Amino acid sequence: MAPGILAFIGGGNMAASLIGGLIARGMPAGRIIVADRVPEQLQALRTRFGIRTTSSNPAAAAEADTVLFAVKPQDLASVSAELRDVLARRRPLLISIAAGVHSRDLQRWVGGLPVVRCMPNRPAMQGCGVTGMYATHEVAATQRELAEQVLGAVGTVLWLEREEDLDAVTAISGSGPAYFFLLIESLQQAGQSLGLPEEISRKLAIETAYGASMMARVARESAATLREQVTSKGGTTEAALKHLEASDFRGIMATAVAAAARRSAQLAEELAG
Ligand SMILES: NC(=O)C1=CN([C@@H]2O[C@H](COP(=O)(O)OP(=O)(O)OC[C@H]3O[C@@H](n4cnc5c(N)ncnc54)[C@H](OP(=O)(O)O)[C@@H]3O)[C@@H](O)[C@H]2O)C=CC1
Ligand SMILES: O=C(O)[C@@H]1CCC=N1
Repeated sequence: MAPGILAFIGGGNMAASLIGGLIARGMPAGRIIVADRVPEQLQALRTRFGIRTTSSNPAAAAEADTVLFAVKPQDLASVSAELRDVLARRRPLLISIAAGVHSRDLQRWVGGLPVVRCMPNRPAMQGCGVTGMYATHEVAATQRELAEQVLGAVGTVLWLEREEDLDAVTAISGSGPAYFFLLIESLQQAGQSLGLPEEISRKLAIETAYGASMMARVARESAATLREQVTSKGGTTEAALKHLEASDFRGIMATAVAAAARRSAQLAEELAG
């Protein structure tokens, strides 16, 4: 992989997931530098990954070939303003993972540099993330490749033609791990309510989620067919699915995902400034 020096601005949850995935896949720790305003956060990253850290955003950007913005959407404008001069001199590739910040706003804040806006997700930590990516017109082919190398090292990369599709990507796969975690939590609790010991119920829920996901990933059949194959006529699965359908499980999911997509679009409006 050849992204040169990769600087993370913001060293929180998502930065840690990407760094963990990159290092596990062979990126030398010495090529990663993280800037964050929380000293304990930096200490934890140093201890965990052996990477370099700094409390100065400009110092990290000054030596970077690729700068990856991993602060909260609400912090991106001020961080960009702080880095504007150093970025103008250094002209690195900029990658933003901030939900709901439009590339045209980020470009305005940083002074028109090429930006790849993307939406990864936390399973990047295990190398099985998925990232929707959008490149602004100014991004050169070599820079697209560079961005793809960084995010591709931690999972599947899907390029989007239309930036507005990132709202839906955020709602499906950016936030998506949380939906699955809720399902795992709910299954575990249901098992405990039926009298299973906590640890047994937890393992059953997790391994079932893992197995189902693995199957869906490799099977030729659709998820609907796989579901039908588990559902014996007059059997136990049918009894459960009847309840889920009667409670409009699909409608609930559609409404929830639409709310996330709406929030992504709303953030862009709020932060356009
Ligand atoms: N979490 C997820 O699953 C995903 C998150 N994202 C996106 O990734 C970005 C980061 O999210 P996440 O990792 O969850 O957030 P976190 O709050 O965990 O991490 C952000 C870090 O940046 C620090 N920070 C804030 N302002 C500055 C600053 N001016 N200079 C240096 N560091 C600063 C924060 O410090 P402090 O705590 O003091 O604010 C915090 O340590 C967001 O934009 C989010 O939309 C995208 C995909 C998935
Ligand atoms: O909840 C959020 O806003 C971020 C973006 C996707 C996942 N976490």
